[in-house]
Amino acid sequence: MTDNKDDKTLSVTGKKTLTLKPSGVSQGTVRQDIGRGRTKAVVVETRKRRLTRPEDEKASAPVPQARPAEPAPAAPRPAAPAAPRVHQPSAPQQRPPQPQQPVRQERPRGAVLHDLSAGEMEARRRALVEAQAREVEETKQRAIDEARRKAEAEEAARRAAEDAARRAEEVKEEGTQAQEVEAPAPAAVPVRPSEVRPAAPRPAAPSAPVFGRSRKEEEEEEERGAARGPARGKVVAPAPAKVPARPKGEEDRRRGKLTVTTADVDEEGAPSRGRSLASMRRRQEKFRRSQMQEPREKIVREVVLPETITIQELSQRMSERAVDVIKYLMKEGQMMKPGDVIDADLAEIIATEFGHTVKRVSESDVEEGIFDVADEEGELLPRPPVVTIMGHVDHGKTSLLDAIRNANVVAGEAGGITQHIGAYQVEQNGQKITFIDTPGHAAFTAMRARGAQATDIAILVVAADDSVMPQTIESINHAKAAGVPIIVAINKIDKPTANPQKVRTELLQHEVFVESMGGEVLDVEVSAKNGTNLDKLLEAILLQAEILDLKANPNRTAEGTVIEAELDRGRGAVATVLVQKGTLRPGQIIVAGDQWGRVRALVNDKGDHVKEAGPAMPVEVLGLSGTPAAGDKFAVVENEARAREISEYRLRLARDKAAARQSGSRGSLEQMMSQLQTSGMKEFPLVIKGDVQGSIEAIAGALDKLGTEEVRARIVHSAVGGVTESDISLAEASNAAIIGFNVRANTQARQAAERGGIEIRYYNIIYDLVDDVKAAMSGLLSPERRETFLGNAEILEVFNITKVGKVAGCRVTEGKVERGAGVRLVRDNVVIHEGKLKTLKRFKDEVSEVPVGQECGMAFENYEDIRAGDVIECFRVEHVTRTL
Ligand SMILES: Nc1nc2c(ncn2[C@@H]2O[C@H](COP(=O)(O)OP(=O)(O)OP(=O)(O)O)[C@@H](O)[C@H]2O)c(=O)[nH]1
Repeated sequence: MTDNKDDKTLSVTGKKTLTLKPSGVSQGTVRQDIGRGRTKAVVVETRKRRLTRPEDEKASAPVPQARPAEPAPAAPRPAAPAAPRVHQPSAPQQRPPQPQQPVRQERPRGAVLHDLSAGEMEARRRALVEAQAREVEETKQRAIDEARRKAEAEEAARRAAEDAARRAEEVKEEGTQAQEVEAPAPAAVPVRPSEVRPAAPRPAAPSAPVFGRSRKEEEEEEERGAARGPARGKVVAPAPAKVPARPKGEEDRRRGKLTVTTADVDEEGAPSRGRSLASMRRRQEKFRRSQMQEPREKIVREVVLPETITIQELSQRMSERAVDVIKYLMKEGQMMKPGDVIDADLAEIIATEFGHTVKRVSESDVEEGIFDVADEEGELLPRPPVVTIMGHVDHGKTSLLDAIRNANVVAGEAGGITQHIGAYQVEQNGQKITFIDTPGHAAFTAMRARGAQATDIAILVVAADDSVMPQTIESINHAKAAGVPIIVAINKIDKPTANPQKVRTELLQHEVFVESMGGEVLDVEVSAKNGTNLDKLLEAILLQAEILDLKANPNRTAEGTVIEAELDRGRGAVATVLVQKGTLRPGQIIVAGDQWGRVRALVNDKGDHVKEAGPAMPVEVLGLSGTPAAGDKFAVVENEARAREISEYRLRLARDKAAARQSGSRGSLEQMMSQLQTSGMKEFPLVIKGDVQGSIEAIAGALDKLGTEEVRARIVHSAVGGVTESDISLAEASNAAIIGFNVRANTQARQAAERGGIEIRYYNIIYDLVDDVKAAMSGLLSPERRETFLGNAEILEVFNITKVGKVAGCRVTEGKVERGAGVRLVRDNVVIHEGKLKTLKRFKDEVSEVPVGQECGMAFENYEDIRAGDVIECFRVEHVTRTL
């Protein structure tokens, strides 16, 4: 209890005193009698009633410009509750702050307008403005609806006749078109009222009324939706327009097919905020045309059709929507997706149905303009030479490749690591030379057999301490068959026994005339071991390149050859390619063999990522779908569809080739001869392998005599020994036939021949061979002798059995051995004897055949010179009459 001197104490009753305080709070003290003449002072506080509203205090900002508040004659609609009237003190800022006092809110009952504070007035005014805006909006809406209804009625009347005709057809389709297809359907496309209604401040342009719907219409539509049930689940809003000409059932069915979202966007794809009638009409007309496919309004295109095409690609070529093509196919009972591949016949039907003409192109046309595209002379610029190193085993090919690379790495970029990517580039006197990193003529010819001529110059390595060996000769023949110039590297000159002059003389016998012997072939004495004369060799290469005048156009799309490819665990398919024309860049789409892909990255021989690879540059390409084969050609194509088309074409080609192999070999003598006659070839290439040099020379002489002015045999390669894999690839690359005279092909060669569809023709009598060639050349083909290999058995031991003679204890190593079939005794790939079996036994029983892996006893009819280690080849012979 306080006793303040300033307090004014009033006597209210005789007993009570009220003390007043000067502030807004009145305080008084009432004295109360508590008996026995004693009183007690009770302090009484009377406060002035005060209401505050937090937002009023906060909202010190002026009220936005608006119409002045008008006294509302009546209460606003119940939907818009009036703002609560709030009593505000007229001058709250003059009151001292009362932080301890709780803020109380109270709405005085029965307050009249002139009693309201400024805040209350403002709130009421706002409510009124809002209510009026709503009313204005609804009035506008009603006017818009009316305009739309009129327009729709006109539109509907116009279309009534067309719809009637279409309705009959669609009723027929009913049930088959159960799938939802995303398509705009103007009559059925609903418009979201919320989206089409113009915003309140935006006046509706009278010349371009916008669509919208009244609540009544929405309700009607909802009723219809309820009747239709959940089938309309995808329709986001009911249809705005009632088309009287279209029956309700049909309308519903049409809507059921739609996902409708297109209605909510304008033609540019932006959300539609009120589409004009004209725009809607345009869309309707467009859709109707696409549905009716009126030929009179179509642009007729000539659609180029390959053997197969995807629906997407066909649609693009016709400039039609894929969805329309799919709808058409659905109508025909075929459910397809845009990515599905269809054949040219079906594509032609579709294109014709859509009113276009077609141009069927042959399969190979898909590659037209992609590979072997010629350049104008003026576009060509000098390019580095591409070099392959060949030679006999152990003459130092790998050592020489390594020596050149290492010398260059050391000289060029100190510490640089050159990675093996199948090829590398070195620099000599500022000029680049590309080396293919796979030594040997086999790889060279294998690539050539696939149609790729990647090499410009062949380096023939011959060891100076050795002489010209069988693979040296093979290399010479392979290079000559490819028309590639040779540079001789006489290696190992550091050796005391080295005799380079002997090598030069020996080369003469194989028609390799080196410069020092009066010829034109460049030769360099080198030592791969010591690095002697490597620069001279590089200079010789540059000189030869200059003579060849190697050029390419770097400013075009890239083309080239795959050198090697592998599947890398981390990087996926990695192909080392040699760019031969143009410039390859990341991001481009390439086709390589039957693989394709977008170039993800290019990595050079130093392991660096590069932005481009020009002519004669080897690079690793990342991003292919799979691994192409060495020798496959690659090229950049314009798009994925084209890439897919080419890769599919190539896969089919490979399948056809495999199928063709089943029916006959392309490398048979007869085929070669018939090809010769039809193509007007002047030379007939042959690979001849014989048991002795004498028989090869005899065959070559006999064939030479057969030559006429029109045609003559050309021996691409001949050598003593069995037929090897390298012979097969040479025959494949040179389109040559293989003749084995008293020799056989080893297993690898036989398998390669099967893979490549090359027939190896075996003879043991020269006159038979010559007769065959003669008959073929004169057009009188003898019956084709088709030999089928059955199996091989190796002789493990030879037993001499009394009264029976020599019996071979064998194991079947390949295929099977059959009694009654032909057999050959082969020693070191040379045929020793050909005849028939006298006996074929398993243990003590005579059997008709013995499969691979089993042991058996065999004896020849009238022949006993058999040895352990010999191979018995079993075969069957058929004679097929030739028909041309
Ligand atoms: N003294 C000497 N030895 C050499 C020279 N070049 C290579 N050699 C040796 O000859 C042997 C064969 O060398 P390679 O480089 O493997 O020969 P290659 O022709 O690649 O052999 P293959 O790969 O088997 O065909 C190795 O022992 C080398 O060290 C040389 O210039 N001088």
